[in-house]
Amino acid sequence: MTAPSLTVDGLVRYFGGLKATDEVTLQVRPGELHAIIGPNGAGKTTLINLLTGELASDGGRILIGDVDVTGQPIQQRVQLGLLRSYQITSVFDSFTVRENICLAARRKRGVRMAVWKPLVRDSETMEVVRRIMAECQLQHVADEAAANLAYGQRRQLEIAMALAADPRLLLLDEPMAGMSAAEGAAAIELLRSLKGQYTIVLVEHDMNAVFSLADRISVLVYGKVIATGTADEIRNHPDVRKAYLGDDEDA
Ligand SMILES: Nc1ncnc2c1ncn2[C@@H]1O[C@H](COP(=O)(O)OP(=O)(O)OP(=O)(O)O)[C@@H](O)[C@H]1O
Repeated sequence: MTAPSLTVDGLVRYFGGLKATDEVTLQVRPGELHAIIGPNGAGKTTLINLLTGELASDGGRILIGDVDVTGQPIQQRVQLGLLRSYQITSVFDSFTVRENICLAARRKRGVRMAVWKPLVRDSETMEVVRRIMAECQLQHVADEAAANLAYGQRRQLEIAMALAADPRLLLLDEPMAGMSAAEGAAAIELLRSLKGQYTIVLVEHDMNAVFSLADRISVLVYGKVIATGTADEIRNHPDVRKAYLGDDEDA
């Protein structure tokens, strides 16, 4: 059987007396879109920060594939393919969309950031860039400076840059936050098209997006995972309905 892309085992994190992450155990399978939901303050961001290494854990283990990265620094985890979209991608405003994706792809391939070297001569990178721009539907703004992008397109560029680095596991923390309805709809379509091709952990408040996209959902309440399952399983889970969705809410 293939090893999970990510294994979280009994993870704990305190903030003073508050147990913000309470023995969290979950597995993300290769190729799945695994959403993490929960009410405000449930510990979603804390969990993501523990996964990336931005926060240190007080107990438990994190494995990327079969490598134990508990206590390892951020860079080590990035090298193993755990990428958070905005964290690893610093968008250069004066560079075009194509150039930004190109830099992200070259960084992954260990090509020094020699921006003076003509990008067009690097055919392997250019192929990756073409594929990613098509996947993320950014071709029509390929030659636009990043500074000129609408907010939704910029977030799309950040995801494209993360994908250009060929992630083993992509962490998306509220990718639709601050988007207009139209931008949100475009982002949902983008995630739908990426589903199955990449392994994605998605933290998102938009329940319609989560329930229509996720292969599996883990529900956090007060730092604990109270349920993990498919959209239907979560929708009908009595503890989830009681603690989070509300008994009368049709998620
Ligand atoms: N740096 C910190 N210091 C102290 N307490 C913190 C810190 N970060 C988070 N907390 C607390 O830990 C708990 C979990 O917070 P966290 O931000 O992870 O929740 P969340 O599920 O991401 O919330 P939201 O949906 O509002 O973004 C909250 O009670 C929060 O107040």
